[in-house]
Amino acid sequence: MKLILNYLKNYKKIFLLNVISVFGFALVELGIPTIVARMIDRGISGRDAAYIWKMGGVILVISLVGVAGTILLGYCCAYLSTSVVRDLRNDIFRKTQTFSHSEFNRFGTSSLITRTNNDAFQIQMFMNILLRTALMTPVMIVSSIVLVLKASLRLSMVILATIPLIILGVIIVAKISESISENQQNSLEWINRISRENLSGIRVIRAFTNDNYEKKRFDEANLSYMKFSKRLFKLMSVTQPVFFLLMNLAGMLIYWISSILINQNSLQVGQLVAFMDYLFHVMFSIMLFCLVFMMYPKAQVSARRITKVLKTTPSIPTQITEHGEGTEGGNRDSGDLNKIDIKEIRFEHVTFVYPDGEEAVLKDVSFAVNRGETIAFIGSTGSGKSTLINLVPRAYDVTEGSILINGEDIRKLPAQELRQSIGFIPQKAMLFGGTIAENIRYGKKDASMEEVAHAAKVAHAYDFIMEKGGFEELITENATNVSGGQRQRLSIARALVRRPDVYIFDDSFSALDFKTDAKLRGELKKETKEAIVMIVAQRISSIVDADRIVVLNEGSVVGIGTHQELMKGCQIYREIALSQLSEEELANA
Ligand SMILES: Nc1ncnc2c1ncn2[C@@H]1O[C@H](COP(=O)(O)OP(=O)(O)OP(=O)(O)O)[C@@H](O)[C@H]1O
Repeated sequence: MKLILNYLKNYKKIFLLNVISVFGFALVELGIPTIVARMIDRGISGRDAAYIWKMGGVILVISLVGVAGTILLGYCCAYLSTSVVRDLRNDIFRKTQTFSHSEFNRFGTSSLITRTNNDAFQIQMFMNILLRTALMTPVMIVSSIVLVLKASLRLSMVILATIPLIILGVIIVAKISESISENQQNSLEWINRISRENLSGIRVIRAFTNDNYEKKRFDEANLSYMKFSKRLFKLMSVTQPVFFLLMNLAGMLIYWISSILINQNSLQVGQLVAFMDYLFHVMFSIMLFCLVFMMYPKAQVSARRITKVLKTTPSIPTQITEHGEGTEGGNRDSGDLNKIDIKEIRFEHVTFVYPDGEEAVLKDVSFAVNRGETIAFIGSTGSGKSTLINLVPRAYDVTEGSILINGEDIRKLPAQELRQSIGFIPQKAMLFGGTIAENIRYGKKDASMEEVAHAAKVAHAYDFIMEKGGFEELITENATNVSGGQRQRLSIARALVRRPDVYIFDDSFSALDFKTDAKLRGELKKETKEAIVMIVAQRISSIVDADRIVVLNEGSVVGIGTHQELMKGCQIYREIALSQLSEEELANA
């Protein structure tokens, strides 16, 4: 509720209209029975046609006001609920943009998607009902109770006795449904996770003929969702008839008492008609109120899940705030950010433990690299190479030791500005929906066509782009219309177009054939001679000519030097080299 109120604050005027339309609606609903009662008791019983006509006119006017009020109410509810949920989604999205890898890992992608979509939708549904009824029902309940009491004190006792029973029932139902709703949302998250894995991993699933296994996994999650949804529906299906039964019993009792009162001439027929109408409104309003109350736990679970995301403080602050503004100087596109002129990167006794890990993945790592130099990292799988280079753009911060950029601790530098100066080519080339040109321009939004074409040429992507139909050719979802090697070359072009101070290649040549790899590196060398180049590679041939090679083993540096130096002085490096190249090739390297 607090979350909704916080967002409603931005729509005060429409909210006020909403309130006014509620009162308009109540006026009609409760005004008409009063007039009808008078028409019966004074107009019909007293055979006063003029009075009946007059009252008929009043009913017509009130009805028209009612129609206008109802339409306005519908409009306000729709406007407020959709606007608030749009703001909420925007804020969740912006917040997740500020998350570092730790927060992403903590929540999980599927959970963040469920929170952005489904949980926000739950809030929208709840708000729609809430805005329609939350204001209206108290107004209706209170005014109809006053009118009921006025109409007949004795009859009112029946209603007043029923209300506490209904309210008690609602509280019990709400309590039970809260935990079921929480489990239901978790099951939905589970379904989303499996769907995502299945859709993106369909090739692997088919290759391993694991279709049935995946079906079973999905069935399990789906069944769990069904189980909790069924429980909720069952609860509701018992609740509603019980409430109706209570209402009907109250109605029966009233008719019975009324017949006695009419016989005794202490109640008029018109009064009874009005009374039954008010009674209907009291009961109907209570029912609506119950509906809100029953939806409340589900919305509360969603609101809690959303609030958890919104309240999370990113472990590495970026310049984008929750509201999309730069912390310094307003709303800024990444293109407007200052760049840090990186001249030197120095690791000093860096030790790193993943936030959810126990053991250090990097242990006491030290090295330095300057502008114009290429440093390469090699080592067996899991030795910590990717982890190490991910520390440079501050995907995570070091656990111990420090990384210095131009002598200054990286933790003191704004993460966004730092990243502006880095061209990162990830291990798994990721492209976005859009044209090839748009994908390359992702590195630099205002790059000219010449710059885009030049980057593509250096990355050895130009020829295949032309074969595919040019830069305006569309990349399909998950980039299925480009091969692994082509994807890598496009992501290299994306980094090149940026002309950064630091290039980080995380095993980015692995999908290229040896010939393309060699030619591309030759071109890259010319392009990057002013920059710092950090390369993670599995192939010795990709790094032999690096100025410095760092050999990692189980997170520790076991050798630093040129290829020749390491061949002489580092046993692990020599073993890796000999496992890939012949003595003759190594001698020529
Ligand atoms: N997000 C993470 N959370 C916890 N542990 C992780 C995470 N990412 C990697 N690790 C662990 O850190 C260690 C080093 O992984 P890293 O990816 O840096 O190795 P690598 O040398 O790049 O391996 P490869 O050559 O196979 O890519 C591994 O044991 C891995 O399981």
